[in-house]
Amino acid sequence: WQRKSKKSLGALPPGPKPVPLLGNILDLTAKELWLPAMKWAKEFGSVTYLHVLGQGLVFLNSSEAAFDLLERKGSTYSDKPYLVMVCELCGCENMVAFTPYGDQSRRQRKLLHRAFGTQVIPQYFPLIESSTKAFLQRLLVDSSEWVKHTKLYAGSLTLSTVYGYELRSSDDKFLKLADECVDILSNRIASGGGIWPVDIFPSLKKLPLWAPGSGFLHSAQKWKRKMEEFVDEPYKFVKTSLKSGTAKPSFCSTLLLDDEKKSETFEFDLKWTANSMYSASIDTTLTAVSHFLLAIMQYPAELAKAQKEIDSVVGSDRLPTFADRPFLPYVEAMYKETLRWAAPVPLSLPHRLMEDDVYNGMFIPKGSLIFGNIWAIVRDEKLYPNAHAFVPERFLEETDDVTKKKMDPKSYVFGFGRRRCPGANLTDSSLWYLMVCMMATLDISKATDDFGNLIEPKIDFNNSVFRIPDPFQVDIRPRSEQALKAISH
Ligand code: HEM
Repeated sequence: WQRKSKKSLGALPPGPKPVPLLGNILDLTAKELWLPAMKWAKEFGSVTYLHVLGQGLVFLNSSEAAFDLLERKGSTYSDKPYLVMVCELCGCENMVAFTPYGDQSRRQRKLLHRAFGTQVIPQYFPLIESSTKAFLQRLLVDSSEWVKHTKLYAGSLTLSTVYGYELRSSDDKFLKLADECVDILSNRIASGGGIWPVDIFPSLKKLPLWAPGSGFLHSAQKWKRKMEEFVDEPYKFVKTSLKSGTAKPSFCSTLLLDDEKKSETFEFDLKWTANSMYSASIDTTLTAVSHFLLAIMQYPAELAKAQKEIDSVVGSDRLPTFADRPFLPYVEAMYKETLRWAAPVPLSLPHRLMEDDVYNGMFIPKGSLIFGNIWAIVRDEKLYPNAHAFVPERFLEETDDVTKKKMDPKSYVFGFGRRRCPGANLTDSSLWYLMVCMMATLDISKATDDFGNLIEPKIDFNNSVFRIPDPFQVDIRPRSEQALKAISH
């Protein structure tokens, strides 16, 4: 393998030294890949190149590189890799995050825009408010189950908005299905970038099921059945409830009842798009909430400042509302800093480059997988001094509009360009509201053991795509009698 390719176009971007043939396979870890990716960013600059058996992997390590390529050259940087294992053998090819750039992805994005475009979001405010209240009530009953409650909150919000399905408990069949399938997707099927030996040697898919080494085919059959159930069952629920006249207004029911002429692919697109929204919302929300709790446990003074602001604007006998948002600048800064500090999807999701390209004299070959290195951007010391610390004040400093926009983590943590997260607008309301209500009503601190000693949270990451910390203990209790009343009413 040569670091110089298509000599007339320029050299490949720099990167860690590959071994012959296998390339950088040993440099790629399934666990916390964003840490080595950050090391390469520091060593090699704004673009890093690696390869695995000739498959190019490009990491864009600065906001400039990510915007220059993924946004400005979006027409060639928005495809998705066709991964034999993920797409074909496990049946995920129609999930929004895997559909190739073209007609199908445009149709899906159009539907997503109808569901979660900026102007639609206020319609969800009442639902966000009631889901948040239910979450707070459950927390007060048993705060040790905060992970379960957070998943229930995120799942119920999307199940209601997308399918009109009311989720009542953590034992719900759809929530369990989502839990299992999202885990299979991110920790098994798509772990380590989703590249399996069969992606490099597609003829492996023809291995007979009895042959040694065919274990991946058995797993794929099992996972595919689960994925089909995950996509079909909630959709069937909408259709049945429409027939029986019990359907609640939702993304699916509204579009199914819409008089507009439907294309042949309409129902197929709707079913897969709906599932993609549902599956993408749970672990991302859990990651953000986990880091919010960790931040507060480690930085109690910041919680106190936010509570002081909330008390003076909202008072203590009601929950905050969306109308309070413009008057809570410190809370806004806490929210932004949480997104930056958490970086829930630290290497974004890979895009596939459709044409050879040259960037700042570096040759980037067609077919390369492009990773927006969100982690390197939100930990960039030039952009965010003392980047590893949780400092909401960084967003309150007087600065010009260009710098403000450049610093806004919402410009990065949802990815880039034409594949940017379609749930960003919903999250911007739902996560903000969840955080402000938690701060308004709860005291959150490190847990203590039976002898009153503080328990330091043990933070470990074992998910390949999302930066979800393993569950940890936290002390959560109501701030006051009034808070308890506001939550219970
Ligand atoms: C804290 C919350 C969230 C974060 C940080 C987040 C982040 C991301 C990122 C980084 C991507 C990859 C974008 C790219 O390829 O450039 C993505 C894709 C996606 N997200 Fe989110 N997300 C969040 C919540 C949600 C929610 C609530 C939904 C649905 C309601 C959602 C739906 C999706 C979908 C469908 C995609 C695939 C888009 C495509 O490939 O065209 N996300 N998200």
